[in-house]
Amino acid sequence: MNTLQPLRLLAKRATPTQHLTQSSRAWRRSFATPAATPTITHQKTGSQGPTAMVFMNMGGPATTDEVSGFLSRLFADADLIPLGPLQNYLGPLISRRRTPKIMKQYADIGGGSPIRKWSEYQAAEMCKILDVERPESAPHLPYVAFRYANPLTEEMYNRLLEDGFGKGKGGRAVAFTQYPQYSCSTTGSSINELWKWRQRLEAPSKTSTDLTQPPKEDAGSISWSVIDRWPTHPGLVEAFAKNIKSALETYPEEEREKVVLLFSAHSLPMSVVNRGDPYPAEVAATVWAVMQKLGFSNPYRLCWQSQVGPSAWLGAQTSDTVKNFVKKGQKDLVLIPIAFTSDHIETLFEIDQEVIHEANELGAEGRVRRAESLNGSPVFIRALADIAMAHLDSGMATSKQMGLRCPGCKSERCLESKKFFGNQQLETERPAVII
Ligand SMILES: C=CC1=C(C)c2cc3[nH]c(cc4nc(cc5[nH]c(cc1n2)c(C)c5CCC(=O)O)C(CCC(=O)O)=C4C)c(C)c3C=C
Ligand code: FES
Ligand SMILES: [Fe+2]
Repeated sequence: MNTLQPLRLLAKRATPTQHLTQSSRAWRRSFATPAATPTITHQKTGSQGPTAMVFMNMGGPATTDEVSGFLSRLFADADLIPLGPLQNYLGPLISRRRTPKIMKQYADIGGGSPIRKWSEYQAAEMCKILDVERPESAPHLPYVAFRYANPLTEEMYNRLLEDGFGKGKGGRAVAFTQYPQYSCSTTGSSINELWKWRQRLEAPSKTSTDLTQPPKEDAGSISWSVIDRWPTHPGLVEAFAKNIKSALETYPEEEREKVVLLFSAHSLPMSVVNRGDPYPAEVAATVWAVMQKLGFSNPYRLCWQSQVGPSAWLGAQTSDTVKNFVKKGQKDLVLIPIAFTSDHIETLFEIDQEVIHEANELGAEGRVRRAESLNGSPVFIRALADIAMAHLDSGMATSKQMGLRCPGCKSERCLESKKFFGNQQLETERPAVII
């Protein structure tokens, strides 16, 4: 352990709590009691432990048989694809029609998405670091909660309860989004889903509508906080920069600095962009930070991939961008998936099999390549641990930014779930501002 660490932690713990109201102090005391002893503890329990570290992501079908369930959950999600009052009718219809095409894509990448394997590995490795470097909140127990594939949020929540969290015993859980940049269609959707299952499985107050006050019935339920975004964390930036450098090294030295870096992120419908979604700006922030780390060594662009359906989406599209550059004679291109931390259908199928194939057909001669996804990168896993430790040290329930809803947001779900998570009082002195 870093020798400065204990001093830093002591300083944090000494934060006075006198400003808390009587009721919130009592509420916090009930959460702060490390009464929950999970059944799966291998590690000495620290004064603030155990701590559940819940990795949230969209997930992917592990086998082609799971594609249909994955797509039907995806098209049922009104935070991702709002289909209005016809959601329950149109959602299943569209997902059924799309299933054969998407099944073939998953078959072409080896029969399923590797996201579960990578998420479980990343979470477990991060928790090992936390157990050593932050013993006071140990043991840190890894959980994965996917939005559209197993293990679903409901399954994760039930496991938490079985493991001794909640049920009158309290316990501390951190919902850690695995999307570095915040979008209401991704992290926002996962948070809303977590809130829904929390309401269903932890007996919320039926009478109180004032969510800024902890209802009495909540005493002893799980105390949640959220790591909601980390677009420019230095460890994330370093991990991306390292993989980009490795990709650049595959080009002859004399041509290396002329290679164009093409950062590619999943696009958003323009309706979501115009609602005021923070994702495009946060993705751009990551790109800028990575380029800064690389000393702006190469020309670069940010482009957007994987648009679905006929509506207008944010561009320029990745496939058009690659084709246009290759046609103009710029054949040396490195594609960098910048908004997802492990391999998925958009890297393994769309980039590797479609975009790069099309470029080769246009004469790119194998000179369009892709930087490796972060997957099991030790630099990335170290970054995850640093992000988690900074969050636990901060005593904050969410970032300040999470309280500010999109200017065009009309969703009651967003409002209620943001109120709930923003007002989980840990060591902050006053409730978050929710607008
Ligand atoms: C940060 C990443 C992502 C954002 C933002 C995002 C927004 C978004 N997506 C859809 C619709 C679909 N996405 C689909 C698959 C899919 N989406 C992402 C990431 C983001 N999506 C990933 C990584 C994947 C693939 C998962 C995998 O296992 O590899 C699909 C399903 C596939 C298909 O039918 O083409 C749809 C549909 C919307 C509408 C949207 C923003 C509102
Ligand atoms: S859609 Fe962005 S906060 Fe609701
Ligand atoms: Fe998507």
